[in-house]
Amino acid sequence: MIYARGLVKRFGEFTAVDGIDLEVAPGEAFGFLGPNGAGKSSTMRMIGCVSRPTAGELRILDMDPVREGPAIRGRLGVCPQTDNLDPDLTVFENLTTYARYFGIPRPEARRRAAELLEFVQLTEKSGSTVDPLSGGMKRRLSIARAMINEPDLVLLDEPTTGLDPQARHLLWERLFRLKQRGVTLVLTTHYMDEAEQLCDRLVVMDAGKIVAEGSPRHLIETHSTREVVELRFGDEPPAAYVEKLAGIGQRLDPLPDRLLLYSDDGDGAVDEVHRRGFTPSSVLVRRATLEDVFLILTGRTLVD
Ligand SMILES: Nc1ncnc2c1ncn2[C@@H]1O[C@H](COP(=O)(O)OP(=O)(O)OP(=O)(O)O)[C@@H](O)[C@H]1O
Repeated sequence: MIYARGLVKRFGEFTAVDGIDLEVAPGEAFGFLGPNGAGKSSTMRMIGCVSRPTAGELRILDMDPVREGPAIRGRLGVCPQTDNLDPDLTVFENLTTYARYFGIPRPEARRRAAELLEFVQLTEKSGSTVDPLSGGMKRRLSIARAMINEPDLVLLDEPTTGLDPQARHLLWERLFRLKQRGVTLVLTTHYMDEAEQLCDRLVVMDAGKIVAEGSPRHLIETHSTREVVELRFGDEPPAAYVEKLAGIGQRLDPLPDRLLLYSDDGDGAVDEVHRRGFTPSSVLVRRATLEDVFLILTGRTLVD
C-alpha cells in the first residue's frame, strides 16, 4: 500500500522528514508515534498526495504520488488533524456532498451515508448541523466522511487528540472495527496507548527520523524491561537518588516528578530499594509501555 525509501521533506533550510524508509502492507494498521514536531504530519501529507516529497522514493497503491495524485486520492480516505466539516450542512449532507467529489451517484451516496452514520453511531444526529456536535462526534463524522469512497487506505492524523477518554475509547472501538473489516489504516499519534491498542506495527519518529520500528510488543521487548518501577520521594528531586539506587534494575531515568527504574522483576527491585534503607513516598510497579521505549531511545517523554 505504501513504499518509501529515503523520503525527505524540507521546508527551506529545515528538514522535517529526514530520509525515512517504510512499507505498509494491505490490511495493516500502521502507526507513526512521536512527539509534536517529529515529522508525522509532514509524512502523512506526502502519503496523502497533498505535499510533494523533496527527495526520495514514494509509491502509494503502487502509483507515483507526483504524477498520479488524483488517481491515488480517489482511493484514499483522509481524516485530517483538525476537522474541516462544512458547518452550513447537516451531518447527512456533509457525507453526501463529499461523495460528489468522487462522482458517486446520489442514490448510492445516500445509501452509503446512512450506513456510515449507523457505523459511527450518529444516525440520530443525521439532520443536525455540525456546530452542536461534541468533539468526539465531529471526529466520528470526519471518519465516516473519509470512508464515503470506500477507500483502500485510510489516513488518520491524530484521530483522538483533544478528546476526553470516553470519546477516545469509542473512536478506538470504531477504528478497531474498520481494521477487522480489512481496511488498511495509517495513523499518527503521540498517545502511546492509542498506538498500542490500534497498531499492528509502528514506527517511532523523532526529529524527522525513524528511531525504531516493529509491533508494539516487539518494540517493548527489544528496548525495555518487562516491568518499570515508578518511585517518588516527596519533595526531594528524583535525580538525587540515581546514584543511591545504582545497580538496581537495568537503568534509572529521572523525570521531574519521579524516578523510573527498569527491571524485569519490579517487586524484587522495590525490595532492594527498601533493603538499601530508602523509603519512597510512593511506589508503583507497572508493565513497560511504548512511552518507556520512547524515553529509552530519545531521553525524552512523548507528551510534555
Ligand atoms: N509548511 C511548513 N513550513 C515550515 N515548517 C513546517 C511546515 N510544516 C511543518 N513544519 C515543521 O516541520 C516539523 C515537523 O512538523 P510535523 O507537523 O510534520 O510534525 P508532527 O510530528 O506531525 O507534529 P504535530 O503533532 O505537532 O503535528 C515541525 O518543526 C514544523 O514546525
